[in-house]
Amino acid sequence: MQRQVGLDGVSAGYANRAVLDQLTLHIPAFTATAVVGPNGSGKSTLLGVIAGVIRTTAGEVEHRTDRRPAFVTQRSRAADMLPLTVRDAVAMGRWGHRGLCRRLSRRDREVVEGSMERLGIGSLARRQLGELSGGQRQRALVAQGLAQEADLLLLDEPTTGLDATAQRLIADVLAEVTREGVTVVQATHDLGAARAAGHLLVLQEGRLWGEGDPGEVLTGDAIERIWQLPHRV
Ligand SMILES: Nc1ncnc2c1ncn2[C@@H]1O[C@H](COP(=O)(O)OP(=O)(O)OP(=O)(O)O)[C@@H](O)[C@H]1O
Repeated sequence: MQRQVGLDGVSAGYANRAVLDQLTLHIPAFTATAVVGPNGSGKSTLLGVIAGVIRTTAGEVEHRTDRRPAFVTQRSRAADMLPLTVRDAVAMGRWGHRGLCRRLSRRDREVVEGSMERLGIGSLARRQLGELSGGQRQRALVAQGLAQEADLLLLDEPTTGLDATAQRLIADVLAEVTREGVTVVQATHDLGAARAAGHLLVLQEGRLWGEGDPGEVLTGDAIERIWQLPHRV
């Protein structure tokens, strides 16, 4: 099995807060990995470390390739403030390919239109990002991630707060891009999505609680212990 990313003894956090504590784990290549754990367990921080936007304080992060990962963060309030259409926002995914100031090439435009179509937002292309519903905006951000054509796609809770149709659409698109050879990593609270992944990482208080095949890791007993649910009688 090839590794897309390997972490060895990685610690990381924020100015006054240590979050990840000596994490050693790997992300298998060409597979969908789900990252689960209670609120505050460090899922977003882990994605930020893998994306290279949060610096480590200890340990090593190794990537299989030099390509920049695509990182779809939770609904971006910053993007909402900008006067951007959906098409502009998705086209921002091409900046890494063409630079900030160059015009979009024909291929860039095809990728942008194709990414919007895959997320079912072609008809929203001219709408302002800031005036979309939460679910529509989330689809636009996933389309922006796809438009980057990265070999590693990181998504922070891409389906939280979405209706069942939008959840299914995003899950299907992520399964499809995984089959096309992209390595997908998503942080999620949706245990159904976690079970459908090829690989699972479970975090608890900044440490790795478990990893491996989701069906083997996510037993009823494990769920009760990780989320500290009372035992059912
Ligand atoms: N920008 C920040 N500055 C300081 N502390 C932060 C920052 N972002 C997150 N934290 C803290 O780091 C810890 C881990 O947060 P993180 O967002 O990684 O957890 P999470 O597992 O993604 O949580 P959730 O499920 O609620 O999204 C929490 O204690 C949080 O308060």
